[in-house]
Amino acid sequence: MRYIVIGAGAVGGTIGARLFQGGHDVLLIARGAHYEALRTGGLRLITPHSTETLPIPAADGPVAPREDDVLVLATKSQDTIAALDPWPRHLPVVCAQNGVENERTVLRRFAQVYGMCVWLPALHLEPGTVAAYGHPHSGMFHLGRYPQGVDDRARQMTADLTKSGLVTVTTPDVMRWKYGKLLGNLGNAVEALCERAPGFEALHERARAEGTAVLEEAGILYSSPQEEREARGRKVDLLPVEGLSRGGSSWQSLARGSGTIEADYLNGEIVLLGREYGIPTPVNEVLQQEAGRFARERLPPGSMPVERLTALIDERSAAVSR
Ligand SMILES: NC(=O)C1=CN([C@@H]2O[C@H](COP(=O)(O)OP(=O)(O)OC[C@H]3O[C@@H](n4cnc5c(N)ncnc54)[C@H](OP(=O)(O)O)[C@@H]3O)[C@@H](O)[C@H]2O)C=CC1
Ligand SMILES: CC(C)(CO)C(=O)C(=O)O
Repeated sequence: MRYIVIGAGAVGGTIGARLFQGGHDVLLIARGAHYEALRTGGLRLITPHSTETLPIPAADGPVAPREDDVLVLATKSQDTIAALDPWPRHLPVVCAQNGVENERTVLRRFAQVYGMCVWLPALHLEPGTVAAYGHPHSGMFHLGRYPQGVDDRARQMTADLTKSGLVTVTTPDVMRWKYGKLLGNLGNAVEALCERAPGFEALHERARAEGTAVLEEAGILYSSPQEEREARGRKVDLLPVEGLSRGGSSWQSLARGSGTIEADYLNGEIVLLGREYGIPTPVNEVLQQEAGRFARERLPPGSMPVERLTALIDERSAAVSR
């Protein structure tokens, strides 16, 4: 199998690097300064144990397809359609992204779609470099066919990833894992806005409780935090890398001044479902709105006092209950 990783940032870069180190054919798709850095100097992968520069082939757009190609999509959710648009539609696509909307969006265009629930703490702040903080393995994945099931290709990818140091489990209900992870990722916006200041956990809990109520009302199955922790076990602990700052994927979007953020697909998913099922979602509405504003105005991550965010959420919640 040749793995074509579209969006070779924190997650895509780490997956591509690990598969390449595991002896697999990999092609990284990137753009701008990151592509130039990959083309001229290879990908620098920093882990708690080593820093290596890997000569992984890179391109800035579609290449002649091979029969054994698989597209691994690792862009943020808001970039899914544009990133896949130029690729031949007979190729299988694996969505290695947070959120629950990508698989459905891709299935509209590509017939063979796989979901991958990605637990992989990684960082991409400068062109040509990614850092992965997982220890002893970089990441833990659940992988299955979308909307459900398992097939030979899923089993083959699971074996390739696992042998490459990314512990992967094949699952017939991948979306259940992705909905469970979504509840965890409702804290991404809080972290992006306030960093992990005291008060972070309380706001994350409020966003999660609201998300849980919405999923329950919608009758959507989700994995529990305990299940997620047990699946991960001691396979992926977090080890800081000296000299590197650390923040989740949404924090990094603000740190890089990308101008967009994934909150519309994380907190926004709960808001959307809340509207569909008649459940108020003031906490996630404010998080979606403020994270979007920070991205558009290119404000630095962590620059909103947690008290200010809490006050905005309290005001919106009070207005809803009046
Ligand atoms: N970072 C993390 O620790 C984790 C992230 N995730 C999830 O994984 C997914 C990817 O996140 P992450 O790796 O952090 O994101 P990154 O922003 O680090 O990487 C995404 C990359 O995709 C590139 N890209 C976007 N559109 C295109 C395009 N049309 N063609 C080529 N390249 C493109 C971006 O380029 P550019 O910079 O120019 O926009 C960027 O380099 C998200 O869904 C995220 O929520 C899941 C677990 C952990
Ligand atoms: C919490 C984490 C790092 C887990 O993979 C993540 O999903 C993110 O940064 O978006």
